[in-house]
Amino acid sequence: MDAALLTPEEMGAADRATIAAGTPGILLMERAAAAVAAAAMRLSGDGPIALLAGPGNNGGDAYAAAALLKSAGRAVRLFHLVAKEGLAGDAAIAAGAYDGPAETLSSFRPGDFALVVDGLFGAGLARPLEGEAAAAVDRANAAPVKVLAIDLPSGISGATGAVLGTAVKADATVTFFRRKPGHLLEPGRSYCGEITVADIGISDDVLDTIAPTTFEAGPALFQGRLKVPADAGHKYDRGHAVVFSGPAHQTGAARLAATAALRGGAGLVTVFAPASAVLVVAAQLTAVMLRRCDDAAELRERLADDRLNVFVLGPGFGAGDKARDFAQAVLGAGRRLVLDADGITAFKDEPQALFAAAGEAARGRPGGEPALVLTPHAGEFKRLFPDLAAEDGLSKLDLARRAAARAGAVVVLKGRDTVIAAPDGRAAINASGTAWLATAGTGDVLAGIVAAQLAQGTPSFEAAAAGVWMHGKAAEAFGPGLIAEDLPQMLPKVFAGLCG
Ligand SMILES: NC(=O)C1=CN([C@@H]2O[C@H](COP(=O)(O)OP(=O)(O)OC[C@H]3O[C@@H](n4cnc5c(N)ncnc54)[C@H](OP(=O)(O)O)[C@@H]3O)[C@@H](O)[C@H]2O)[C@@H](O)CC1
Ligand SMILES: Nc1ncnc2c1ncn2[C@@H]1O[C@H](COP(=O)(O)OP(=O)(O)O)[C@@H](O)[C@H]1O
Ligand SMILES: [K+]
Repeated sequence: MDAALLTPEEMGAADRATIAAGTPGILLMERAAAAVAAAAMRLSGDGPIALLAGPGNNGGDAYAAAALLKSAGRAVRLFHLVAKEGLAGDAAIAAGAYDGPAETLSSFRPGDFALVVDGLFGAGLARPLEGEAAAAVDRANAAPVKVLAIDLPSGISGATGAVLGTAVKADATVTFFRRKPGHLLEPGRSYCGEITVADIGISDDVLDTIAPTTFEAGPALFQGRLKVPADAGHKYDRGHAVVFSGPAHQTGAARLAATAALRGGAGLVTVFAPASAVLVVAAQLTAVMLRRCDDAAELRERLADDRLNVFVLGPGFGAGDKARDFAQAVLGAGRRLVLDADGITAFKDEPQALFAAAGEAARGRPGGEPALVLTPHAGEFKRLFPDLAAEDGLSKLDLARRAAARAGAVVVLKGRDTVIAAPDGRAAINASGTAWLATAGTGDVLAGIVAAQLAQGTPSFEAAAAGVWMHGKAAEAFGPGLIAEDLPQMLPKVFAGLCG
């Protein structure tokens, strides 16, 4: 459960369960404030600190942190949206215990401070910021002052990462117990700065009843499910992945995916190419094997070899009838399929046919495990799920979850904040990677890395989450200037970090 991300509602439930088990809420607030005060000391040097306090418990944290900073001898000034008398519960207790002056938010001038601590709104943000709160946030953002956000930058939805009205651009954020989806989803992630998760004494046991369904994609989520070579293993134990190549003038994408599948850990990888492309592909492959495969009839013959357990279709393939026929043949044979790029576009006029084939294939698999992994970027997603993409107010998490349920597939909705969702409602958000991934062909590499995890027998959701995370880690390991070809070569470093 280390990978769990909690929605504001789930965090509220964790809070209530902890209080019901005997820890007073004010104690949780004091521990939260201690973590905030420690971060504030670190960020402010010796300079003066402004604390902005909102009307709820986020404001209570600000009052409690102000008290700690003041008693540590720091110059602090507190600015409130609502006077002390207007506060309730733990926030009122914390405000009562603060013996310094409190000024109105309208008198807050960020230029007077080395650090602003934002305690306006956290988990309880319920509507767009406006009026005095919005004006104070805009003033802080316009000034060259460091900002530390308590729990979430005010204005960022913890559930979706959306900006409601306006939002604090923080240099650092201290949150409590577990991160929230809004810390990892854009634009929220870009507003958080460096995120610290403070232990405030909430026990992990509360997660047993909360049963979170959203996770960060990372080793804590998939490590137990990821397959690594057994000591006395055979290459066939690690699966045989097939990547379909497009026509002679369009083979690069398939080669990228195939190399990535091999480096990603598949025991064997074969490119299936049309006769016209075989010589072109052959000239550029070594460990990756090659076979001719011209049409669906030939593919069905090849599918008789049940060691071919995973297929990648889409990169450079062409988005016509052939793509649809091949995808249906693979799913019809009960094999797992990573459908990317042209393979996704090919179904834009009849997505239902794809979803029906995916559903049928999943029903034939142990536990109804999804056979299909879809890896769309936002444009491809819109082609398959136009109604979802057009619906207002859906977060990237909502989009991927609804698409996965409809398609009976694991959906990997790509971008800086790639979301991986399964039909059973689980979802993961990835935070690895760099902006250098925004370059041609990196999506083809991702399809290959995901296929490699599937080939080795990792369950589809974990395989997709692991593949996305590794892809990002490979980009981090290479650093600036990467092109798609550089990613597969970095995978040994990623495995070294994972497997020791
Ligand atoms: N969970 C835990 O374990 C712990 C939680 N802790 C802390 O508690 C925080 C959550 O506290 P919270 O629930 O009181 O919510 P919070 O973010 O202060 O805001 C709610 C208030 O804002 C108001 N309001 C909302 N939107 C508004 C807007 N746009 N413009 C104006 N007003 C608006 C809303 O008013 P209403 O909607 O009722 O009219 C209500 O009065 C959490 O982020 C963390 O910092 C810690 O102490 C440690 C333990
Ligand atoms: N700014 C970014 N930060 C991190 N990752 C990114 C960014 N932009 C794109 N990516 C990642 O790069 C890959 C691009 O895939 P895709 O759009 O399919 O490109 P292509 O079709 O050229 O291969 C995806 O894995 C995506 O998540
Ligand atoms: K805040």
